[in-house]
Amino acid sequence: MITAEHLTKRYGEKRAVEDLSFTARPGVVTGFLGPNGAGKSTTMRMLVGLDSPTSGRITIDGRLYRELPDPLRHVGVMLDARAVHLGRSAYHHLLAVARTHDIPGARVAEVLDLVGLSAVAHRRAGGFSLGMSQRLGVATALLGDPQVLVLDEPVNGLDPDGVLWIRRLLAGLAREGRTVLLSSHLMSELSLIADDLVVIGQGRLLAASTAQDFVASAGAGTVRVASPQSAALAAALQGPGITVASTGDENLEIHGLDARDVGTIAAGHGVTLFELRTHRLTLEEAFMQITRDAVEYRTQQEAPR
Ligand SMILES: Nc1ncnc2c1ncn2[C@@H]1O[C@H](COP(=O)(O)OP(=O)(O)OP(=O)(O)O)[C@@H](O)[C@H]1O
Repeated sequence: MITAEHLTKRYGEKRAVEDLSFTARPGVVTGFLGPNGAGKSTTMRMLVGLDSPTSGRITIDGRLYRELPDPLRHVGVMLDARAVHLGRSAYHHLLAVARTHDIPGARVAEVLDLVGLSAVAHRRAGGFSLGMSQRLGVATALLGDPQVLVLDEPVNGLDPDGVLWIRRLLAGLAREGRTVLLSSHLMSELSLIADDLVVIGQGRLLAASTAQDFVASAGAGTVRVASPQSAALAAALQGPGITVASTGDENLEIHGLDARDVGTIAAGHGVTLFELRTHRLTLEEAFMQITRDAVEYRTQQEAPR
């Protein structure tokens, strides 16, 4: 279990992380999500003692990282997949880590196999693609067979095959009862992998729930209709708590009524419908909605609507 309690980190005037509290439970994959600059890496660095909080704390099974007697066997971490000795082979990189942490050398072949790098084990890590480096980073994190796994942007650089691989690997590790926390700034990546979501923006917690509840809490969805009498229908649908927006010649988007209500009102007014459907928010849309005000840098084209 990973627990952040009122975690705060300031760099001078800059509030990188602000009063952040959340937990990542064992047995599930928790996605740590936020736009660029939201404070994900800073939180992860504090988790492994590479940075100290201004106030609050973040613990692993109730203990600070520095209090763990044998950290590598307790927590596997990948913060920067490129942080390897580029001249070393994957095998020798892993062997060096194993030797300095009292891990049997035989474990190296096991983790190479687990991440699918056995065939290139003796190639220089410096020549690895980003996807291969990510796999090597995951292998390093798994070396101590830890109960807790923390991965910063592990999906970055993986091709669709790689995404499927990491999804299966992490789901399997969680099923064994481990705590798995992985960060991303892309909801599309996490929507396939995470069971729970912790969403942050500008250092603050925006949402913490199961992925399913996250979508539900972002809104009930909208009803979309197409009708040759859209103006008449829009007038008929007016009421408290209802918004109707025209999205094209014949098309309306309605908030505050369900498809059944809209169909019934249309029939009552003799309005012909060509199309009537409910549009539920995808995880991606729910994420965009919830982080809309918390995006630090945005190009003009992407300015919030
Ligand atoms: N050493 C530092 N000194 C000053 N500001 C910092 C430092 N480290 C991070 N920050 C700032 O803190 C904020 C959070 O940064 P952080 O790297 O944790 O975000 P992130 O969510 O990991 O972003 P990304 O998805 O881009 O990696 C940013 O505004 C960043 O500029």
